[in-house]
Parts: sequence; structure tokens; C-alpha cells
Amino acid sequence: MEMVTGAAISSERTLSENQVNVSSVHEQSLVTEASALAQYNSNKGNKDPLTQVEAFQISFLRLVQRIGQSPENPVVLQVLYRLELASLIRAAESNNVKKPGLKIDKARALALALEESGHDDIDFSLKILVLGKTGVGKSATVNSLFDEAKVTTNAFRPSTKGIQQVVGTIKGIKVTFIDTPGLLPSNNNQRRNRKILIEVRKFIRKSPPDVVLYFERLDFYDRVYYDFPLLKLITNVFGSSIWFNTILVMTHSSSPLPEGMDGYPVSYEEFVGQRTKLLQSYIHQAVSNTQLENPVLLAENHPMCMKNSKGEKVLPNGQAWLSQLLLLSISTKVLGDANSLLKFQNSFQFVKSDSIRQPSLPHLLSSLLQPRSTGTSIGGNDFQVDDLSDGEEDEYDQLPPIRILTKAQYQQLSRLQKNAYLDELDYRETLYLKKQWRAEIRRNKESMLSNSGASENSEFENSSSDEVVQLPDMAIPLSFDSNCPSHRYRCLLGTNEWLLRPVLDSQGWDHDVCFDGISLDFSKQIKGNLTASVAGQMRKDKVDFSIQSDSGVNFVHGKCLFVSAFDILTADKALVCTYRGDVKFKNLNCNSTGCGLSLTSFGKMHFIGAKLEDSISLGRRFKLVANTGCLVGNSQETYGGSVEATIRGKDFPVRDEKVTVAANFLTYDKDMVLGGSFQTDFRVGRVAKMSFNANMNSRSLGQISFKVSTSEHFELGLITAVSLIQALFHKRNKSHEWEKT
Ligand SMILES: Nc1nc2c(ncn2[C@@H]2O[C@H](COP(=O)(O)OP(=O)(O)OP(=O)(O)O)[C@@H](O)[C@H]2O)c(=O)[nH]1
Repeated sequence: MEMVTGAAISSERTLSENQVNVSSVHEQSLVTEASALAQYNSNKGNKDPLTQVEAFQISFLRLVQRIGQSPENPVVLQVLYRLELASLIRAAESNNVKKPGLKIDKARALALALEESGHDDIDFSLKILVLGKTGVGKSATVNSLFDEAKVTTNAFRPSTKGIQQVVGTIKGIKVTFIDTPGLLPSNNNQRRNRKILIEVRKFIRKSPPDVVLYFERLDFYDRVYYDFPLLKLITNVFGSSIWFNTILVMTHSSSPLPEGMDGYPVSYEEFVGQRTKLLQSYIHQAVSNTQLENPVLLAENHPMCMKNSKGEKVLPNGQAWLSQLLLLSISTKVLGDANSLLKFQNSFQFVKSDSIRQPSLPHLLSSLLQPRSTGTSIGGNDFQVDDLSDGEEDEYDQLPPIRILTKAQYQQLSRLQKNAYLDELDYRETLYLKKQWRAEIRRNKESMLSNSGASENSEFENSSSDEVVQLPDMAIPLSFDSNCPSHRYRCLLGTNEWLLRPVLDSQGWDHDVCFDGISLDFSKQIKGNLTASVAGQMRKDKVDFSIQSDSGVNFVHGKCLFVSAFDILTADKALVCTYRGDVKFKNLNCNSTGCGLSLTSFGKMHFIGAKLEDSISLGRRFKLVANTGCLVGNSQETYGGSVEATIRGKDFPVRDEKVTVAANFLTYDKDMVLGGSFQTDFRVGRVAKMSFNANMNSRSLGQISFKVSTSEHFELGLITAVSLIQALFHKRNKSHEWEKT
């Protein structure tokens, strides 16, 4: 648990519940200097952590007063609130009899009394590490804080050659800055940057800084943030916790603002919001955590920077930034100290930046158990479909000829005649589709049997069609602009064995809508019984790259089918590679048995899977499939299996009507889940199709889905949906009535 963090301070947040009643401060003036000093000193010397936190509260308020900040500043209120809350939690956890809590108003009164008495006994110093790209104003900010040129700055070339410590006193507080050489822009400079950062890490090992200032220029604005690799490198070298005590400093905060989309300068707050949000989101990505909220400070080091009546440098929004920077640094240190004193862990469960998440084993197992789609028709290896080719060979050809009516003729028919006419057409269409299907199976069988001589022939025939055709470019939105981080891809159509086309990302926002990937489908019959196929998609813009591809080789030998496949998928910037080998053989006319092995690698983790399956067909319309498998790796294992019975419609496969009932089990992590499902697809009349699917598991999780698709009568679907909803509500109302009675 973490309660008091520097990174969680936000100067914009207000804390209404802790608004301190100012009048109470005056009431507390009754506290005498002597008693205040006595209590303070006893708190400082006391070993009890809760009492020490009280001393922190008072010291903090005294420092706030010294740097000229108001105790009403939202940052101050937040720090006090967090300190109080942290002590309350620790006291409650340890059943501390002493009620913690120097109330905020009492702490303020004590701090005021002590400062008025003129005691200079605060033991407080700050050690601040500055990091950032070269020329962003790190050294200039150090000089601004000391109000003298302690370190050299240069407008034209890097001025900080090595790590240097600059020590001084600011408003009575001893401050040590560790000024570091500027980092170079991310591209191609990672090696040099790493060297600098490793040197800095060595330098601070013995005496770590209390606060880190990470610098950026506010006025350098690009829609794309190119320095993510730099943030990642900092995280890798120092660990994610470096961001925990980091304040983001945006220099050049008085520079003129850029124009917005409408041609007018954007508002200051809006611009600052955009810039800091962008930077914060990349820090989130670098540490793989979205909870972190770094305080942001705007700074202006130009000598001509505006000043207020007190002579302090102020920003266009009126903020005196130097004392605000001191306040944020002091707050970060006080909260950090209280954090370690009260032994709160850092709540951010930082995912180690270079670690990869564990993949879901049940998911890997279910994809192993799923029958792999062989992509192309692989020489009639689908045994059920094979059977269909026998029997009703020429039924379509034996049909008597039919006269197709014109629209006008059709309109003249009676309702009964119209129905009879449409039924006849539907019947003929089914027979025609069956004929086509059989012809395709025959073709596949023949090509399988064809010898190498025949394939030579076909190679010769194909050579003329090897030409690649470039398809016309797809229309892209007018708002597509050169700043968009996307490449353009063109569409190529080769022989009918492969197809290469761009992927349209329609989810992007306005100017972002463009093609940022390509997809490739390839399938080739290498020999009569050997087929290779690749299907994949690759997406890449100038920032991210992802790939997903399934490739495989199918080999049919007698009654055996061998499938060897290799799949690649990007997940978490790592590759998940799966190699699979499946064998399936038809041991009886109605039975085929198969087994498979898989090896999945994900980062440094490897998973081995095995499966067994059997499929029984009774006649053409009944099929029973059972499978079971297991997957082990990374000291974990999972087992699963399923039984599925399917009754197909009489016109299978040209009309996909079926009823399927299935049961499955899955064990993982000493837990077993049983599930069952029911699915049916059927035609309603000639133009509508319905599909109903319901599943449920032993954890009482389930889903019901009902789909109607119709090519004509939209009202039909609507009426069905409305009556279904009505029926559901009717049932619900009834159950409510029963509950009432
Ligand atoms: N207008 C303006 N100029 C600034 C600001 N901060 C720094 N500069 C100028 O930018 C130039 C570079 O500043 P430096 O402080 O040397 O930058 P640095 O980050 O220390 O650079 P390295 O020493 O290379 O790491 C100097 O000419 C500064 O005067 C600012 O807030 N506003």
C-alpha cells in the first residue's frame, strides 16, 4: 500500500475536505512559543514513527512559510492531508492507543509560533538530480534558482560536459543540484545516452537524490512524441521507481503559443494540458502503469521574464514559478521521507519494464484443441465432404427445364402459385449448388492424383498468368496529412494464388484515417498432395509494429493428412511463436482419429501442448467429435477437452443448417470449470436465417445470442426481435408479481 507519494501531488487538485479554517489559526495563537518548542523538540527526538510524522508536518509548514508560499496553496494542503491520512492508517493498523494526528490547524499554529520565535533549527536539505535532453534549460534553471550564474549555459551547443554538483542555499534551505550532461534526441543516440545515464547512476549510487527534475521544452510541439525510447532507456537504467519522485519541468513557458487548427493561437491552459498529458502518457507506457501522476512545473529562464510586484519571475498565468518549484521539491522529499518512515510500499506494482506478461494457458490450450482450418481445399481431405460426392450425382441435370418468369408475369400469379414457383426455384438452386460442390471436390481429387508431368504442364500454363497487376489505389480521406505516422501501401493482385492488399484503419481520428498495414493471403498446391498456405497481416507505422501470421503445409497421403503449421503473433512488443504438427487418419469409413503437438515460445517462456481427437460420422448428417489435450510450461499446466454432437440439415453443406450440443471441461491452477453449449442454425422460409446460441459454465457465467438475417423481409426480423423482447419482459413482470404476492 502506498499513501504518501511525491509523484501523486498535483498542483491543480483542490482538497475541499481539508480546507483549513483560517480563524482557527488565530485561536491557536494561544499556544505559547515555549510549549510549541517543547512539543516540537520532543517530537523530533522521539523514535515513534507517528510522532516523527508530526514533526515532519511542522517542519514542512515552517519551510512553506520561509519560501513565501501560502499555507492555503493546494499542494501544501495535499501534503498535510496525505501525512495525516498516512498516520491514521498506520495507527489503525497497529492498534496504536495514542490517537495520532496533530490536526492540521494545530500544526500550523505550532509552525507559526516557532517561526516567529526565530529558531533556526530545521534540519532539512534537498538533493536534486536534473535530467533531460541537451539545450532544454537544465543548467539555466539551476542558475535561475540560485539567482546567479553557477553553471555555464550555451544557446548553440551542449554546455554541460560532465556530471557536476552545484551546492548553495536558497531561502535558507541547503540545496545540492546534480547537473548532468544533456541527453541526445532518441534517434540513433541510444548508445551515447545509455553511457551518460549509467555514469549518472554510478554517481548517485552512494547518495541518492531526494527529487528528480525531468526537463522538456514546452514550446517544442509535435503531434508525435519521438522521445519515447529515451523515457524507456531512463526507466531501464534507473528502474521504474525513478519516476516516483520526479517532477516534470517544462521550460520556455512564456514562448509564443502555436496556432490551433482554426488558425488562432490555442489557449495557454489547453496547450499546457495537451503537452503534459502527452508526456505523462508516454511515461505511463515506459513504466507500464497508468496510476502515476507526476507533478508538473512550468518554468521560464529568459532574463526578460515578467516579474510581479515582489520581484519574482512569473509565468503568463501569473504563477511565481521559482517558489513553486521549491515547494514541489520540498513536498516530494517530505512525502518520500514519511513514506519510508511509515514503511508504506510503493503502491505502483511496477511491471519490470523488460519483463513480459504471462500468456493465458487456457487460451493457448483452446486454440490447440480447435480444429485448424486448412485454408484451401486440400485435395478432398474433408472426409465427410468426400462421402457426399457419391450418390445423387446428376439430379440437377435430370430436372425438367423450367421457364423463368418475367417480373410482370410473376405479378399475375396467385399467392399459391407464387409460393409454388419460388419453392421450385429454391429446390433447383439447392441442387445446383450441390452439383457445383461435387464438381469442385472432383477437381481437387483429380489435381491430387495428377502426376509431376501434369504439374509441369500446368507450370507452363501458369507462366503466362504470373503477371502482377496493381489495383487502383483506394480513396483516402482528404484530411490525410504528412504528419500522420503512417506509411502508404498499394494493392497488388497476383495470380489467384495470392492476394496482397492494404489494411484500412477506420477507427483512427479524422486525419489519422489511413492505411497502416498490409495483409497477404497465399495458397499454392506445390504438388498434387502438398499444399502450402500463408495468411497474415502486418501493421506498421513509424512508432509501432505488429504482425499476425498463420502459415502451414498440408500433406495428404492415402487416408492420412499431415499438417505442419507455424504461427506468429505480436503481443506486448514480444513475439508469440507457435509451431504445430497435426496428424489425422481415417481408420474406418465412419471414424477418423488425430493427434497433435505444439510448441509455443513467448519471450523466454516455452509451452508444450499435446492433443488427441476422434471424430465419428454416422451417415452424412450426424457427427460426434471428442478431443482432449494438455499444455505445460513455466511451472504451470492446464488440461481440457470437449465432446460435441452435431446433426446437420439434409442439404448440408450447401445449406448450413445444424444443431450442435457440446460439453467441455478445463482445469487450471487446481480449479475445474465445466461448461455446456447449444447452437442451432436454420432457415426460416426461403430468405431468412436464424441462429441461436446458448452456453453456460459451472461458474454461472453464460451467454445467449439470437441472430436473424434476412435478405428481404426486414419486418420479419423486427417482429421476431420485438416479440422476443416482449416475451422476456412479460416473464420478468410475472416474476415480480409472484415476488410481491
Ligand atoms: N527563452 C528561454 N530560453 C531558455 C530557457 N531555458 C534555457 N534557455 C536558453 O537555452 C539555452 C540552453 O540552455 P542550457 O541551460 O544550457 O541547457 P541545458 O539543458 O543545460 O543543456 P546541456 O548543458 O547541453 O545539457 C541557453 O541559451 C539558455 O539561456 C527558457 O526557459 N526560456
